[in-house]
Amino acid sequence: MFFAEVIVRKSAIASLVYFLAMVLPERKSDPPGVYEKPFKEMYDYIVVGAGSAGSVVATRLSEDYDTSVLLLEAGMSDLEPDDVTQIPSLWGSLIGSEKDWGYHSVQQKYSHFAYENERAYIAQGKVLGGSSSINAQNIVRGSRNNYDQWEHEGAVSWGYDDVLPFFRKLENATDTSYGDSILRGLHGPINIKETTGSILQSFHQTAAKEIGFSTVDCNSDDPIGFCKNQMNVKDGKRCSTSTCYIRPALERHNLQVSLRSRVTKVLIRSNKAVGVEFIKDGKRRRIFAKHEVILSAGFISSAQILMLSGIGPRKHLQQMKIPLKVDLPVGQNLYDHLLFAVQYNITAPLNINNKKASEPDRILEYIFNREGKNEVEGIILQNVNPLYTRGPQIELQITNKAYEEGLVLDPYLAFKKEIVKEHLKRVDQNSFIVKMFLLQPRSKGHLRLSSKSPFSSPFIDPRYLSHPEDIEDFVRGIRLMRSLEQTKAWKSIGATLVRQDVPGHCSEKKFDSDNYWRCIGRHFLTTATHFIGTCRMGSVNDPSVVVDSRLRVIGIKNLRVADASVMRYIPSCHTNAPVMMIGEKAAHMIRLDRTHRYNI
Ligand SMILES: Cc1cc2nc3c(=O)[nH]c(=O)nc-3n(C[C@H](O)[C@H](O)[C@H](O)COP(=O)(O)OP(=O)(O)OC[C@H]3O[C@@H](n4cnc5c(N)ncnc54)[C@H](O)[C@@H]3O)c2cc1C
Repeated sequence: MFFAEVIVRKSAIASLVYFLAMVLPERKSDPPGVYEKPFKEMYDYIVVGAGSAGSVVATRLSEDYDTSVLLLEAGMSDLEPDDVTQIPSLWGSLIGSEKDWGYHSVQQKYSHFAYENERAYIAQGKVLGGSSSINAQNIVRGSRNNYDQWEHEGAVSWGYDDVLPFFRKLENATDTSYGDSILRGLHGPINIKETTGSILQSFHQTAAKEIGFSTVDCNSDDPIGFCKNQMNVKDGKRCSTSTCYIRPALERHNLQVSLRSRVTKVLIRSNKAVGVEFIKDGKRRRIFAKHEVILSAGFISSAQILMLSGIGPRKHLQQMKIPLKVDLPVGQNLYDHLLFAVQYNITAPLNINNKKASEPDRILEYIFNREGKNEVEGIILQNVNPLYTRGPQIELQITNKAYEEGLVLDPYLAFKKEIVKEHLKRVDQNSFIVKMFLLQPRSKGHLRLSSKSPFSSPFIDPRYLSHPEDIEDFVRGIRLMRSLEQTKAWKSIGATLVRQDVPGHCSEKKFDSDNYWRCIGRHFLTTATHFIGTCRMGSVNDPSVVVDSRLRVIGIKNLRVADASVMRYIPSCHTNAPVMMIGEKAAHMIRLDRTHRYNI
């Protein structure tokens, strides 16, 4: 992206911060040629996709100096042609950029009525670090029950006590108030920073206390309560799996990272994975794996690559005229969190908006101290529905930022144009966004190939709100959020909900009735881009499963999947930390299996 384009795409603040960041001497770039080493014919391991999980797997496997690892990534470096990925608050400007695959769901039947073409925009990182290089950097692990449920249903050794050591291994939580907790890690590559806290944030905290919530560590095993946002940020910059795992390992002689290398299928002989086929610089290549191929291409591509390789539902592959190798339910069990973003106007000028953030002292504060408004502040408040105890059910992320044109949520929240126009009229300069996440959706979707070509986007159908209980969760979430309006803290700043209904979109309903909110939910809820489940793990006797508990594809030797797609259910949290945990645990299992300490 060239500078002029950046100016057009981003808000005034973003452009200014970008410009100043670019002229600072400490700007990082990769050593020339580091991604262009000549290929060998064979490596011990080939990892497909350098995202949240794949970068972790490749980094850990290459810690064994006698093990050769090839990491193939379809996207570019996160530092090229600019390093906007490094500035935490500019994540929104990466959505829709060349570092985003930019998928869409199919038209939704039960939701998205306020969105263009009634479909969800699905951002996914196409860059070193994958979605960890473009995401919003919130770090939340989920609760004990989330993982205990995986184990209870047959995912052996994925209970909370089994996954905890890997959560601890990946993080360094010294920049938080919880460094002395036995649940937290202090020596891992991912630096976790607790946001510093603004005056507005302190009003949110007081309001949360008034409605009966206590401060907790949102990354503990029982995270009901509220906390300051924790983010994967180091020295004011994004700490992705690219910057904090792969880049420090790039000089290893036994690790080769190849960018712009798009894997099209796994090479399988006699039901054994022997290598991969991929396209780089317009040339089709084949490279072989002595031990294993590990697919970490994310919930869309890992499923797509498996199906293109003949591993998938029999009927679907027959329709696609792809010769079947193993009949497995690839692409099923797709789950995602739903997100509702709403605005509160306030009477006091306590929030950040574009104008305030453009003030020179604030920009210099970030440039020189790597602190301040360029980290996303806010608190996270998590609640549970007592009827349903898989884990926290509602998350309110209460920020200090106003929704304005050019702010982070476009095109993520691609409402129909007339709706955006109307909403912008209602929003004051002094305002803040609340994001509500529905953390335990029951609606289940699926993903299917649209053609035999590896370059065609699959059909992605999350079937949002197809389960009737999900919309009731939303109404419960609204009641929780609106109870904050009754607190002294929010009253003292005049927090007033900005209504979203417009003619044709719920304005005919009686305001604040349950039916009004059900309507608003079906029109305005959208993806939180926390997709999981298309290559589900579990017991080999479970017909919904694609990989076993050691992440091995059932019926094919030497092939594993390690990324968001293997999760059984979606945990009650943002998914980046759980995916990195999966990367850590996968690498651990692969290394152990190789030394035959397990009976496999
Ligand atoms: C916009 C956005 C905001 C988010 N915000 C947060 C947040 O604040 N906190 C949080 O916890 N989670 C967040 N998430 C979710 C989280 O980032 C993801 O769940 C997680 O990164 C998924 O990891 P993964 O390894 O499964 O896939 P990815 O990280 O997406 O990695 C897949 C990699 O494979 C590559 N690839 C794909 N196909 C091929 C191919 N054919 N050949 C070679 N390479 C290929 C991709 O380019 C990519 O680099 C967000 C996600 C998005 C998109």
